Order: sequence, then structure tokens, then C-alpha cells
Amino acid sequence: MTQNSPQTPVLQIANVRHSYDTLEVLKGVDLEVHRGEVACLLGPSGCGKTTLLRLIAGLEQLQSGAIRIADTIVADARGSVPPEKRNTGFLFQDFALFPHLRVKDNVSFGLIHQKPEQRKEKAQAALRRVGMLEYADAYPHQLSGGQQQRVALARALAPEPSIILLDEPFSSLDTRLRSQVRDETLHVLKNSGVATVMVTHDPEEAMFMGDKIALMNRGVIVQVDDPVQLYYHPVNAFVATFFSDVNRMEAVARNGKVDTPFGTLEAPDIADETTVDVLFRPDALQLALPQGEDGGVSAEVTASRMLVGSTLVHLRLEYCGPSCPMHVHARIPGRFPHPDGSRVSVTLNPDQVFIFPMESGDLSEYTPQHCLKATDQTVYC
Ligand SMILES: Nc1ncnc2c1ncn2[C@@H]1O[C@H](COP(=O)(O)OP(=O)(O)OP(=O)(O)O)[C@@H](O)[C@H]1O
Repeated sequence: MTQNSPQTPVLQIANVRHSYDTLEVLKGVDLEVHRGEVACLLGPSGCGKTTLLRLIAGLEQLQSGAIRIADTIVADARGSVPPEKRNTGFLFQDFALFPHLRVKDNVSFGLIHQKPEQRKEKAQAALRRVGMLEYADAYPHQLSGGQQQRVALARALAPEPSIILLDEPFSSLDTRLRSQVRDETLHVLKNSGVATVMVTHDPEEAMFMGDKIALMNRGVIVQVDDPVQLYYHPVNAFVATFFSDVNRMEAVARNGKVDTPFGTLEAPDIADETTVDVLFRPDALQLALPQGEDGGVSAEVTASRMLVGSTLVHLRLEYCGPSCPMHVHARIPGRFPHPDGSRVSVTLNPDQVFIFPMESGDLSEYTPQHCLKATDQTVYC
């Protein structure tokens, strides 16, 4: 197949492993990214995101596995194509524009091997794409942080790369500017149709930007999926807890079911007598004023805090059997009208409950239970 086929990934990573001395930081990673797709590498600090990005860019020597960009195997056991010949564009944290060059010269810098007329045209097209053409003669210090970031994006796009690599590109911007710049960046990337790989440690940013998110932990991709699947169908407790605060209960599975204060929940794939974590997000709880036998669990409101667009309500469940006393968080849209000390009836949406066999240690220490089959049929768990 050629790159023109929409089914052919622009980037294909197969069975990539990497160590720094004795520290194994990538333990067999497979990933595909298609034209027009934004893929986010997400995960806790030290899980190997930047190493993977640097291997794609060719800034790190590949030790094991293979990487293909467009029609070319750029790295495998036989050798490696140098970074400048991989047809990739970069945008890193500090977006490092050359301070002594005008905007137009910064953008045409990567087009050095093209004819002057072509350089000018491509630089102008890239600046137009990011809405910065009128600043072509300015110097970087005359621009705001957001404008500089747009110029850096234009510089990365100007050579019409097969793939753009972004490493925490918004982290040096303040919160308000960050959301504006990432929105603009997403539009530019989607309009350009380029394939993108972006490293971030921020789940919300990954959900905002990514068509696909590869969630990594300890050198493996634990789950790769679109944001909705990751949020609503996590493959294990690590994934479920990475995206938001979760409420957690301990229980024991019997006959494919788990008893909780909120009633009996289905757990069909879990063996009898397995101790499980029952996880549910604050937005899986509904609150109402108690009205007779309404099927809810009685709770006392211990505190409520207005957040942006929602309220986090702290609850102490009453009558929760062996689990008592139990403190849970509910997140409700808008304002919560009842004072601390009120009694409410709490119900749980069973579709938003995740039940996993319990593993030892803190939830952040979860090891993946989801196995990946590499292209050589090796299975990594
Ligand atoms: N050049 C290097 N030499 C030795 N160890 C390294 C090197 N680069 C990274 N590491 C280590 O490899 C592991 C993975 O690092 P990497 O930067 O890929 O993780 P990351 O997920 O991008 O983390 P962060 O979000 O903190 O940047 C870390 O333990 C890090 O300390």
C-alpha cells in the first residue's frame, strides 16, 4: 500500500523497546497514527512519553523494534534515517524561535533546500494558515506568547511534513492563554490534515486535543482509544483513576455480582471470592431530597464546593453496611442549593461503575492488565 491509501498509517511504531543503561523505559510499544489524526501520548511523569517522541523524531537512537513514517522505515535493526530526513515537524515546550530573525525568516528556516520563490510562498502559506501573515516582518520579541507559539507552529508546518511532533507545547503559557492557543492549534492541525503526535501529562488536554489517546504507564501503552472509550470503558483501575477523581469501595465478587451500599452490581467476568475495587466517578452519583422509598442511599452533606460549571458535594453515607462510615464525592451540574448538614438520597448510575480485581498498593501503582500484541505476535502485559 502507498501513503495515499487512507487506511495506511502515516506513522507505524512496532515493538519498540528502549533502555537508558539498566533502566528499561519502553517495554514493547506499538502505535499507529493516520493522516489527519491527532494522537496524544499521555501518562504520569517518567512513563516514557518523551523518549517515544524522541525516537520517532530520530533524536534518540532506536535500540529495538521498528518505526515507519509515510513510505519509509526510518529506524529498525538495519539502521536509522537522520532526523532532518524524516519529514517531521517539531514543536517543543519553549517553541524556541530565533530571536535575531524576523517571523518570515524563522518560518522559512526549515525550507533552506528549496528555491527562494518556493521558500517565500510556503512560508507565507504557513503564516496565513495560523493567522500571522501580517506579522511576517516582526521580530519574536515584538509578539505575545500566544503569537510566538503560532509562528512556531507555522515553522513546523511550512515544510509540509508527514507528521508533526509536539512535546508539551502549551506548558509555558498561562492557563487562559493555553486554552485559547490549544484551540487554535487544534483547528490549524485539523485543517492541515497532517498526522500529529503530542506528548502531554494533562488528561483534559489530551481529551481536548486527541482523536486518539495512548495512555502509558511504566513503559507500556496501557490503553489506546478515543477519549470517550478511555473515559467510559477503562481497561483497568489505573486508566479509570487517571482521568478523574474516583470514589472507591472494596467488595467481594460472588456469582458474577458485587454487593454495594447502592445495590447489587453486575461483575460477570470476575471469579468468585475475588476482592474487587468498585470505582465510580463523582458524576455517576445523582442527588435528590429523600422521598420515602426512592431506592437511594441516605447521606449527609458534609460540604459542598462550587467549581467551574459544577459543584463537588462531599457526602457521608448512612446505612452502608460493613462499608460504613463512607465518604464519597458527587459532582452535580451548576449550583447545589442545599446547606451543609442536609440529608439527601444518593443513587448510582450502574453504567458508570468500573469493577476490577484489586491489586496491591496505591491506585497509581496499578500495573496494566491489558495485554498488547506486537506485530511480531509477542504479547506484552
Ligand atoms: N537521557 C537520559 N538518560 C538517562 N535516563 C533518562 C534519559 N532521558 C530520560 N530518562 C529516564 O527515562 C524515564 C522516562 O523518561 P521520559 O522523559 O521519556 O518520560 P516522560 O513520560 O516524558 O516524563 P515527563 O512527563 O516527566 O517528561 C525517566 O525515568 C527518565 O528519568
